Amino acid sequence: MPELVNRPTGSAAGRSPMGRNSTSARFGGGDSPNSGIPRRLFLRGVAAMSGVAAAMVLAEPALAAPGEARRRREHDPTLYDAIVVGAGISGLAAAKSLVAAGRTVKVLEARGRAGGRIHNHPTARLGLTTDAGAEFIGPTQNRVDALAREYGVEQLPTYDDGSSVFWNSGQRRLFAAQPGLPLDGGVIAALPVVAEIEGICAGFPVGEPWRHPRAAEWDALTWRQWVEQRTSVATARMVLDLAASAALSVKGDQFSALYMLNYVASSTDENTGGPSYVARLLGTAGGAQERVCNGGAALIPLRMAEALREHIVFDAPVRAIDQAGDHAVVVSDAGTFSARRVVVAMSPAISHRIEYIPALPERAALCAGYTMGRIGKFAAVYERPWWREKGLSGQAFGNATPTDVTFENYAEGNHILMGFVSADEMARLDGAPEQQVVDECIDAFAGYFGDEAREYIDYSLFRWDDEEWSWGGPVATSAPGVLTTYGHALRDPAGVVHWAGTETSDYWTGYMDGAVRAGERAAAEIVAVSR
Ligand SMILES: Cc1cc2nc3c(=O)[nH]c(=O)nc-3n(C[C@H](O)[C@H](O)[C@H](O)COP(=O)(O)OP(=O)(O)OC[C@H]3O[C@@H](n4cnc5c(N)ncnc54)[C@H](O)[C@@H]3O)c2cc1C
Ligand SMILES: [Mg+2]
Repeated sequence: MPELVNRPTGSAAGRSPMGRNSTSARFGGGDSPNSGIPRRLFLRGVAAMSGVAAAMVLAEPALAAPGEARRRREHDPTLYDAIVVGAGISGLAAAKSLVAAGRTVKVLEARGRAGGRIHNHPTARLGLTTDAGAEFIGPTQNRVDALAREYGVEQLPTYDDGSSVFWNSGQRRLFAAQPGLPLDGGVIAALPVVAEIEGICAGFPVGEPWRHPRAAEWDALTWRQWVEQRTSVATARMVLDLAASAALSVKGDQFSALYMLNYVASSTDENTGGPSYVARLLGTAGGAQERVCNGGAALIPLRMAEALREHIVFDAPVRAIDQAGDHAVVVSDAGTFSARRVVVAMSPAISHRIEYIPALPERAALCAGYTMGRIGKFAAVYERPWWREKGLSGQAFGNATPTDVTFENYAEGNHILMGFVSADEMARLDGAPEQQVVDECIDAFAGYFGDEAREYIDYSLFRWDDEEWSWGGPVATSAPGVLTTYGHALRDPAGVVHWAGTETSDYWTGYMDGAVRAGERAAAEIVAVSR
């Protein structure tokens, strides 16, 4: 019998189809055949009815393939206070707050695991834990820090001793790991631009960039155009482009300058202020890369999920949210659930794969203007920290390919060099054989640190672009014009639907900390309207 419900694909939502590799299949949703009545039409039919009536149709075994029918019969008759869509750290933070406030909560997660963009991925041979996604925590990231402490996740300093490598088109330069870059030549020309950024950040309407007096001017430009208006020195332009792509994993010609200025301004805590926003964003000690989690950052969401386990339904991709008066019906592959309020806790770049009934045109337009960065993470394992023996920190920053930013990592007695595969380079390698990506990353490491890089004993590679429920990382950026036109739809609730996910945060947007803040804020909105 043909499957009744088509699953939305990447191409249906305007993105090139994702590789159907084993990874995306393992994380849910990859096994549904595509045939039968288009899902959209089917849901429209469902939408015409509401609540239990819709669920009865969904439960009709004669309409569905056996497996589908079995799952859909599981209509949950409870009217929850809140349903949280997504068990990334933002959704988990929302659920935790709502449960603490005495609300009844269900969390629906597409994958078979919690954590979303925070994920422990084992190395290929030894199965060592590596942070495939989020890894670092820094000063003023107080909300994620509080969770790490609450769940007993130890934070260790990022290895920071010795010299770091600055790579500019084949030229290798060493510099002290702190304070930053070799301050000579073209890099100096970037300093007045950095000073201007600092000045802008100091009075910035963080989280509401559309309120800045020059919002229209800056949102009309890409980051690269904004920089090019300020310096004609090639190295300065390169460094400022690279700083942005190191943080966002998107090249500077693909997102709004206003977005970037808000992102930099958000890199501090509302209570703390900050002498240097740029240093806080890009730095190790004193900056966002100051600490790593012993055992992987994923321990935080995994332990949160463990504490919430009775509330979470895994393998439950949400397909539609039907607002019927004062409540919503949430249609997922694991059944249909009803709630007074819904938190959609994911990036705007993927939240509109869900069908909203009635439609939310403003929010849809906002989401259409957001794109996930392209990113992968590569880690090579060594028996000895040979770079330390050469006086090197293991940190590199530059325009070599395919990895442009590296750090030393450590796992279970083994020494690791980690490199981000960013932006266009990751896009180029999304579908490449794994060994090719490994070889290219190792070549880059050898250029940065020496030929000892070739003696790796193990590795891990994780390609976020190929993830069915992420579509890339670390964060989604907005194209020019989007924030000034539709920015309000980022957080304004739409009926009973509230928005979380790191992209909706004021402070530390793009980071774990911002994700936690956003989840807690969405929960507070719901508690405030449902006392
Ligand atoms: C390579 C990489 C490196 C990073 N480095 C750092 C770092 O060092 N420090 C830092 O602070 N941050 C870092 N980040 C960013 C950080 O991971 C994110 O900011 C944060 O994890 C986002 O959390 P979230 O809950 O908002 O979104 P997500 O983690 O994306 O959570 C969304 C959840 O929703 C689920 N979902 C999606 N669609 C549906 C659906 N239709 N139905 C049900 N569920 C659905 C997803 O499976 C996912 O679990 C990095 C990210 C990446 C990818
Ligand atoms: Mg989440």
